[in-house]
Amino acid sequence: MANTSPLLALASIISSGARTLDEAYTQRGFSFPSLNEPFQPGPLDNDKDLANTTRLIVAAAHQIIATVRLPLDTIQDYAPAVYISSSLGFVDQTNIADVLKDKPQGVHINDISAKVDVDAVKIARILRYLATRHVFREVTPNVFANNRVSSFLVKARPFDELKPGSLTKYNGAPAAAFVGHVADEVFTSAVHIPSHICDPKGYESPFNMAYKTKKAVWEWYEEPENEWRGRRFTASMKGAGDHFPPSIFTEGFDWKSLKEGSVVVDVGGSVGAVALILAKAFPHLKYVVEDLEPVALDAQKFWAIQAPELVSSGQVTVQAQDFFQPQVVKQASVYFMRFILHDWPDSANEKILTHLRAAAGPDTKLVVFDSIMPHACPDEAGPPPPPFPLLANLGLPIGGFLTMMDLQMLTLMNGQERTFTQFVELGARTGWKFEAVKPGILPAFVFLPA
Ligand SMILES: C[S@@+](CC[C@H](N)C(=O)[O-])C[C@H]1O[C@@H](n2cnc3c(N)ncnc32)[C@H](O)[C@@H]1O
Repeated sequence: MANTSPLLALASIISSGARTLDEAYTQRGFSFPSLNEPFQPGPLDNDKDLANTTRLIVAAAHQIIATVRLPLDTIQDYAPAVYISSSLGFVDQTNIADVLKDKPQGVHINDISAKVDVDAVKIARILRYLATRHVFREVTPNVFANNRVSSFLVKARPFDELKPGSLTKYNGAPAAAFVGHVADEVFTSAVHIPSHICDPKGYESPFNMAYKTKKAVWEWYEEPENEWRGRRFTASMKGAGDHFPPSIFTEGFDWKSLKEGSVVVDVGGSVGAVALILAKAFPHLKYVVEDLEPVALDAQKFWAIQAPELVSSGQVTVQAQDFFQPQVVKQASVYFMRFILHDWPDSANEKILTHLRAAAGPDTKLVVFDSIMPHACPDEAGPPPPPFPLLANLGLPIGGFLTMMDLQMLTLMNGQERTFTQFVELGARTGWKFEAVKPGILPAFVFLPA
């Protein structure tokens, strides 16, 4: 391999991967989906092997651009990436993807302007910036349509209900909710990352610095004027959850081994999306979904729609519980958490885990679903190396996502994605002994009382 040209090796990953995708679709009698058409669910969307091929192509394509392009051009592309967030934020705020919904022939900027009440020429400039980056399509001059990517910005509510500050605007539209969240409070806060690291001036996170508040982002969401942002965050978390196959949760721990009626607590569970998966797969267990009070109210509504029978039968309970206070459900069989520890710095996690440890019985297990941060270089403890010359963390599709999440955690809460060793050490400091980890796209750590 050492004698192979990295450029040719990258080109080969892309061309052989593209052939694999094309053949797989052709064999099924389909064409590979067009970027120009709005997204439609396809028969191979969830094919694991093809997902792996896609990741390799994306990693190689990103690396080949950095390899062949003049370095100055790469820097000049990256530094103004802020315009991606701000353009997406504008589109989200004005609901332009919703205006373009079901209009494959496209809509002229004057007609978009009449509908969303902002300057037509500025709409064109933003949409052209995005269309040049494959979000939206400029069909004819100044006429824009949704494409495969911008379809994900379309919300689920009728256009007339998408008013600013609406509490339901993002219901059922997790990708739009994520865009709105990132382009708003995350974007405003991320500007302060350098100051936070170099001179935090007593603020806990870039978010605290940006909004000049000592409140955690969750408490800030509880303020009446931010309630809609809190709802938006909850909608985006629901999407983050849907992204993962249920087997991660059903197979991450041996739930079948628990006795009939054993209590499983979803700590900081938001609406309880993971508990719902488990409750359907393991009806012999009882579930408690816990979160802060306003979120617990949302969770009650979620269960009333999704599975009212599980609540009325007592199999599922939804309750308010602050995880920085003593845990009210004592000696549960399992306390589990998804995407909680990465939200917080070590000092806060030590408090959360210590409260759970105090509530635990001798046979209680702690199950933590959280990502493991891989290094960008080869690492003996890491996963098997990808094909030469890809980065050990696979660059954009895996390392790119995890490092983005890491900075997202830093920005909002001074949280962090952790390495395997950091998880084990965190457990050890709070009375939890590491037992096992099930690797995968979202690893499951199992701990026992030490
Ligand atoms: C990143 S979300 C994860 C939600 C859920 N576990 C999931 O994976 O869908 C973090 C959750 O922690 C909750 N949270 C934040 N502070 C909390 C606290 N002090 N006590 C309980 N829950 C809290 C938030 O309301 C939010 O629902």
